[in-house]
Amino acid sequence: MPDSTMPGSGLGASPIVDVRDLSVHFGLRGGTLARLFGRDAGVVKAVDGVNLALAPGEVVGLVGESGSGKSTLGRSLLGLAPATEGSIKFRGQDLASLSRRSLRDMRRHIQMVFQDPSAALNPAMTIEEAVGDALRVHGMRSAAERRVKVIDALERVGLSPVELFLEKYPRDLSGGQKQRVVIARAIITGPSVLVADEPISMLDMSVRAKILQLMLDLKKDLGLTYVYITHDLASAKYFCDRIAIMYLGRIVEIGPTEEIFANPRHPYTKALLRAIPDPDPGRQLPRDLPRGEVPDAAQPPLGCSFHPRCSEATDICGWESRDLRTIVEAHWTRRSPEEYEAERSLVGDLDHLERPEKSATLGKEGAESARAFLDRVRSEAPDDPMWRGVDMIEDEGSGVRVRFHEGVDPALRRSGGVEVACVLYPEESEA
Ligand SMILES: Nc1ncnc2c1ncn2[C@@H]1O[C@H](COP(=O)(O)OP(=O)(O)OP(=O)(O)O)[C@@H](O)[C@H]1O
Repeated sequence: MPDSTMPGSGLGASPIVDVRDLSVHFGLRGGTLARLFGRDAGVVKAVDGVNLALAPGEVVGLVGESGSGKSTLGRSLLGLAPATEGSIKFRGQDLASLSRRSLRDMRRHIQMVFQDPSAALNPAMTIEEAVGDALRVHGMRSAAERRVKVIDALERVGLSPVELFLEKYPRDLSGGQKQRVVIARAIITGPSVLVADEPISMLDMSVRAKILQLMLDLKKDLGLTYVYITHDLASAKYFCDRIAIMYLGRIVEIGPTEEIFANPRHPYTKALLRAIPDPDPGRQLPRDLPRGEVPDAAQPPLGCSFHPRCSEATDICGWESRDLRTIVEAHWTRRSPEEYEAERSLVGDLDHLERPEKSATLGKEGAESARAFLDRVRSEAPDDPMWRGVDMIEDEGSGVRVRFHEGVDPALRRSGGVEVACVLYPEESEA
């Protein structure tokens, strides 16, 4: 295992949080829909073999599109999403070894700030009650003692004069003020780690930078360590010391923020960077996220999970039957209804390609017509990286069998100042 995810962290001997080979899987119930689509009840590998060590005082960003596993990883640090495999240690202590009660005590030290402050606050509680509640849960009985701490926390998050806020309800506050209350509630137990899950994404543009600045000030004053979860690389650039790019449950690139921005390696990182809106409207840069959608996490692609969307994919990235289906279906969207019907009768339906296989059969009117069909598909999209993955096309039965090159599922490995999981970056020698 690489000495994971440390580059640029300045990590000394003891990380404050140490995640090792962590997987968090969710079982899918085989409901009516799953049966209708012929799907087995499987598992979603929301987090799949992640290593992440946090140095005290650093800010690590978890960045990726929806469904990449950021929130599940963040929640697992608080014991809210139990590990299927691997371990999470807080100051050397394995969360899995803690009793329920000790886990609750431990949550004083690792707190979470959520995306939607309105949903995070109980509308029936005053601000004083909401912020002080965490102390009550952790055994502080005296209301007077709690009040002193609440006042201090509200002052720290900039809600002053405090007297104006204590008796108010969440509905009386703006979005930014509510998020300050949520942050006050998170810091009141004296935590050392805050997991902030999209803490600014639901706020007005005008207050976003202020909330991030507040969090940076609190980090300095209180010696906090942050995990910052976001799909927004621009805010991560401003806020984070290190960035981990996640895709389908894995970290595909991690390193110091500066290095990730100056010299992105993984094609997914490059695509995310290209998608950052440019403040200069005169500059015409491509803004699209990678082609296609994030695949179903319950049936991830073979090889590198990103390969179906990757413009730089090579022959060994894990091409398979579903990729052939995608390219054929894209071809059919460009045909007239008559052409589509004619081709469809040549190759039959494609449902059998939905099962991930390293080879795929196609055609029902003979090998010659199947090859001619594939030639037409190819001539329309000759640069599609999938063709690099085709090893050979053999005659078989009433059509052909397309065989793909053996694929590789790349592990994270060191490349310059970062770690990256991509076959384009082979292992560096230790020299
Ligand atoms: N409790 C659960 N039961 C089943 N599947 C889950 C559960 N929680 C998350 N998942 C699945 O795990 C995968 C990762 O989800 P997660 O919310 O961690 O991703 P994310 O990157 O935080 O996405 P978002 O930005 O949309 O919150 C998704 O496919 C999601 O559907």
